[in-house]
Amino acid sequence: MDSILVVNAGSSSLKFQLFSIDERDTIERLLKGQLDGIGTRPRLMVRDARGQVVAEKAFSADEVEDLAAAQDIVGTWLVGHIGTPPTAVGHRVVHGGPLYSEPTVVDDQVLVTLEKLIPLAPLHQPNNLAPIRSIRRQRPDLTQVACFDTAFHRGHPEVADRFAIPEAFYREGVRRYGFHGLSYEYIAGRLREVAPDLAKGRVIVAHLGSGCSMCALVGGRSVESTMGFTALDGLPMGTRPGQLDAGVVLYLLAEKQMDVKAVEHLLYHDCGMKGLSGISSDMRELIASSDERARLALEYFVYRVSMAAGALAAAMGGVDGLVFTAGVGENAPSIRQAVVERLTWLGIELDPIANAGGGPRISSARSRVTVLTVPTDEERMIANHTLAILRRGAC
Ligand SMILES: Nc1ncnc2c1ncn2[C@@H]1O[C@H](COP(=O)(O)OP(=O)(O)O)[C@@H](O)[C@H]1O
Ligand SMILES: CC(=O)OP(=O)(O)O
Ligand SMILES: [Mg+2]
Repeated sequence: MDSILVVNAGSSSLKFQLFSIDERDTIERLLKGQLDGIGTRPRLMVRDARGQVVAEKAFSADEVEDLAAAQDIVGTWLVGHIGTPPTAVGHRVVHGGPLYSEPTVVDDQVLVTLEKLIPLAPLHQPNNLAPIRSIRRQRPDLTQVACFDTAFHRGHPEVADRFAIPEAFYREGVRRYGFHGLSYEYIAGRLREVAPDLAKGRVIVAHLGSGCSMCALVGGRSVESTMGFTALDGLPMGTRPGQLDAGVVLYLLAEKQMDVKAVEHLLYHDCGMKGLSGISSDMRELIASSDERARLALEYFVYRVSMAAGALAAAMGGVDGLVFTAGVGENAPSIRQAVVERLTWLGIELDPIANAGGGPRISSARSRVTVLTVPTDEERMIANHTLAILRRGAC
């Protein structure tokens, strides 16, 4: 039996899925697992095709303090539990730079190019490339496919792809790439299935997880995103600040005499919800907390998400739908409610009971804009791309 293993290293989690491929190229999930809460409350959870738990283990924050530790644990588990090796492995790679606008079979040359992008995604790219490299060492013959977070956004109009800086920087690749593209591509596909009319219209997708961004979809294509050159821009996140006056960075370097590495560490690891609250990067802890600082962090988050929704609606000249997805978007009704309450001016009205129940439709019958929760599945998107590459014989 042919199968595809998918590996997705995010900022707070390592997710994986194993899919079988039948003779008609139908993809069926065999295993779905994740080690999430890395550095805060790590927990490994793996389910089989029927949703039965096949592995569950909690770790202390010290035992799994980073992605490398998570990779060791997940790698060992997979080697012990997958009988036959997969036919191919698909990987989420966060940055594809100006060169990659399609999923790509990884060879040594591709790896070298992707390694050059590590400075543009230091929180993700090393973790995305490490398993590729280690599988390549052990099984150089195995097809590995890199699927990029940036690829889905590469068709943005030029005005959305630019910063207002001299053109020479644009030509060397300083562009507003946008990220979470695999998630948005999956959601665009799901909308065509579950809400075909809406899928043809103007939809804002809010991918609110540990990393957060929002995307404007017109007819299922990305036209604008809140993230830019790196995954630091846009919305506040678990440990990243989101949109930040560039003058703050100059101040840290010049006045605080921080070196570049210290500023990079601050911006990727100690800002966002963690920096603002001083309590945690994990939304569950902030929502459960009665601390005033947690309340401020949540208020800031909601304020920024609703402002971004306004900006994306303006980019599209209006909005027909709003979709919540990813860890927070799918699981936190209180955050969804607070965001929607700030968007009544757009003609959005929530159905509080549907929202508490998780949807999928959480807007009222009167709402001019349809609001949905749609669970994302970056791994399935990667499996689809990997299968397409296998079938094209591109490897
Ligand atoms: N029930 C929940 N309520 C609120 N937040 C949640 C819930 N479940 C998960 N989250 C939040 O989702 C975030 C992780 O989202 P996820 O999309 O898995 O992240 P990533 O893939 O970027 O690592 C964490 O901040 C976590 O607290
Ligand atoms: C790009 C990004 O922020 O990814 P994640 O949400 O997985 O951290
Ligand atoms: Mg993620």
